Amino acid sequence: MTTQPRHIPVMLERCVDLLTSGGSDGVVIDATLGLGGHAEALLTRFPNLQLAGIDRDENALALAGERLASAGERFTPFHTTYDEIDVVAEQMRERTGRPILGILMDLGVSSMQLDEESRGFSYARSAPLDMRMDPSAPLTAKQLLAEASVGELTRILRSYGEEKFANRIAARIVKQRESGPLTTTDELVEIIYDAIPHSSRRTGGHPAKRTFQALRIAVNDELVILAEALPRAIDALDVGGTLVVMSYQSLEDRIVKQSFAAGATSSAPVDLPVIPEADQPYLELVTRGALRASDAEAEDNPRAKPVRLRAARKLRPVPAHRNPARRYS
Ligand SMILES: C[S@@+](CC[C@H](N)C(=O)[O-])C[C@H]1O[C@@H](n2cnc3c(N)ncnc32)[C@H](O)[C@@H]1O
Repeated sequence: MTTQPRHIPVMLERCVDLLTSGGSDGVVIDATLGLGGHAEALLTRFPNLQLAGIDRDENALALAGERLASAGERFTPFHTTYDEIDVVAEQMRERTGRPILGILMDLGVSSMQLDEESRGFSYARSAPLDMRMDPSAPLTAKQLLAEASVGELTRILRSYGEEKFANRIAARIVKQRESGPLTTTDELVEIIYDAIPHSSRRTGGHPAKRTFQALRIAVNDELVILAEALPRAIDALDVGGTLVVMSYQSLEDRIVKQSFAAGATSSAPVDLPVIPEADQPYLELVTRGALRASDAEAEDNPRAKPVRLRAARKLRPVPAHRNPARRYS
């Protein structure tokens, strides 16, 4: 029996309210379309809304396209990574003549990607070591594990997985390579088990969780792309528009928090009697700190539990001297 891929949209009502708080006669960019859960609610509830959906996973894009077919030309798909959001925004402005009112970034992988056995995202399923969100991208987890040095693997596991036993796991992986390449998630889980001391295996969730997260982040270059995309997303919004970002782990959330803080503070010394326009904040934080899913939602959908939602409204154009988003090539 085949089951339809599923993904329950996280904090749906909150996202819809925030994304349309500046109006709904314009464009919302869903930069992480996935299976189109948030997109469907937006298109159904707001008949004047145009929606651009970005995803690096062509399979997700095709499934979302079927789901959103009844929106006709109000939905435009883009197969790319979300650091191309400035290009997408420009095309949407040209095509519709309307402002960019909202941008949603619901980071990480979808339940469909986690559940799809061939993708190798989950330590709980036996699968080839792939982990690419875009199956046409060049680097797989298998390749990374076959080629990276102990030092490089240790750095990845430590900085992207905050793994205490990074060095031990990396050394085991490289040792194992002597008797042939690592090809499946099972083999990797076994190595991680062996590398982590017995007394530490029962703390901090499944012992393989942090290593799998770290490899997925590295294979998909997730944090670098996120850090480049956020200033471009802020720049791409029209004044009055809102950016909503949902992070699933603290490394992502830290990048979002810093990017929002840079826009929500003045760049002038605090003792200036009048702060020039170009040094005034260009973002207003709409959420005080990060919002969390309700207990009821987290119980219904465990994927909502770790989510931290931050939203910011654009107050004025980003001054050139404070704008890391501009491309100079
Ligand atoms: C959590 S899911 C989104 C779920 C969606 N909001 C829904 O309700 O159906 C995240 C999606 O973002 C995509 N994604 C992750 N990183 C991306 C990136 N850098 N560029 C484009 N898409 C990305 C993934 O392929 C995945 O489909």
